[in-house]
Amino acid sequence: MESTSTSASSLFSLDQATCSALFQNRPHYYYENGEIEEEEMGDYLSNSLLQGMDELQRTSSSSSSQSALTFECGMQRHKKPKYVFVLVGLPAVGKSSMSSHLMEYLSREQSTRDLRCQVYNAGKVRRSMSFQNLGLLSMRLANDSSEDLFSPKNHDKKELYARITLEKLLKDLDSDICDVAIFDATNSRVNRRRFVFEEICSYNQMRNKKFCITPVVLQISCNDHDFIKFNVHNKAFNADYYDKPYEYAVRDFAKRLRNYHLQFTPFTRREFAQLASLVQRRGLDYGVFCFNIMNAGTVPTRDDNFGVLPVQKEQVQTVINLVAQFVEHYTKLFGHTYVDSVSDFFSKEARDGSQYLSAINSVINEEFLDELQGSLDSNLQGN
Ligand SMILES: Nc1ncnc2c1ncn2[C@@H]1O[C@H](COP(=O)(O)OP(=O)(O)O)[C@@H](O)[C@H]1O
Ligand SMILES: O=P(O)(O)OC[C@H]1O[C@@](CO)(OP(=O)(O)O)[C@@H](O)[C@@H]1O
Repeated sequence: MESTSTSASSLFSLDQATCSALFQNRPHYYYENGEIEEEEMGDYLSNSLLQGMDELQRTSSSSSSQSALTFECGMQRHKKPKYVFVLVGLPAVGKSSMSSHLMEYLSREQSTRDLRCQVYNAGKVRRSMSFQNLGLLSMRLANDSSEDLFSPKNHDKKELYARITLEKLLKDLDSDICDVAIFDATNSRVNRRRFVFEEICSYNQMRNKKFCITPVVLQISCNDHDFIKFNVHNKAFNADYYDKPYEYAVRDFAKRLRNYHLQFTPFTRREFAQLASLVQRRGLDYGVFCFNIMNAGTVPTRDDNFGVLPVQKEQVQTVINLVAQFVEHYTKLFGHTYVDSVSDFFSKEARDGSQYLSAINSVINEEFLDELQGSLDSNLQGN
């Protein structure tokens, strides 16, 4: 992919290359892209990024009282800020649960309570489209292991749902139905994430738009074995498995996990630097951020949270500082209820005689979990 390098002065000169792939209806263009070139990183990481982090860390959440809805950002005065949270995380790590929590948190805080937040879930789009097109039969087919939607070799089929979800999200931001949009998908691959950022940059570069979008990556991960088992147990009751026996659902979801682990590349600081550099080269200055939550917030991730503040930073800073608080105190704010539910589940299973645990343990066992970890390790090495 040729990323267009634009200076602030050429901000408004949209050409063919910078025009959105979604608007051009080219959903698959990013599959053909090679990995991002090393030179794209430049010295962004050491300069702007660290400067941004420093500023972010120095600022308290109560430092700004200006309303998020009146902020003028970057080079483009009069544009209102909007936020896109790009979730990254394997299935069943808690992305949807934490999306609800983030919305609840922002709605409770005075400076963000007027922001309209919405989740755009690619899985929901997949399920509803399966129903709409072919009814229940299709729903069954879509989840039939023989169809293997989640196999790495079929990933382009799945991309369609992600593209439709992202398109709807951008449309709602643009129509001013929503201020904070959470793109809830696994976003497992580097090329997908790059595509999402390209779309956001393309939007931000359109001179006739009233809004500017600040992208925020929120990576959610989970390597606690009890958490994983509990989450898979709960997934066995979700809409994908409404008509399936429990054991079948657990096995099928385990297969999905195996497939996802073969293709998932964790979001790293290096990738952040590449995307931040892309944003900068497109002449945009609306900020870009990355946060991590691990094991429901029980593992500190402070060193993995970073960002670049825009020039006109006050409003973005207010929202981002709240997000930083949310991430840092997630366990205390929301995660503790979940952590208690996990231990209740295991004690109840032990006390009352295992209703579910034997099925879970026979599939999600140490051998299986080691295999998943092995896949992740080799993806990281190959990256
Ligand atoms: N942080 C959390 N808070 C509450 N429940 C959680 C949390 N993380 C995981 N769960 C439980 O695990 C299940 C799977 O989590 P979910 O949020 O659907 O994961 P994902 O969106 O990553 O696939 C949920 O149905 C819920 O029961
Ligand atoms: O396309 P990606 O990024 O994998 O994300 C969407 C997929 O994630 C899943 C992973 O299980 O989400 P969800 O659990 O929210 O339903 C699938 O349902 C969905 O098709």
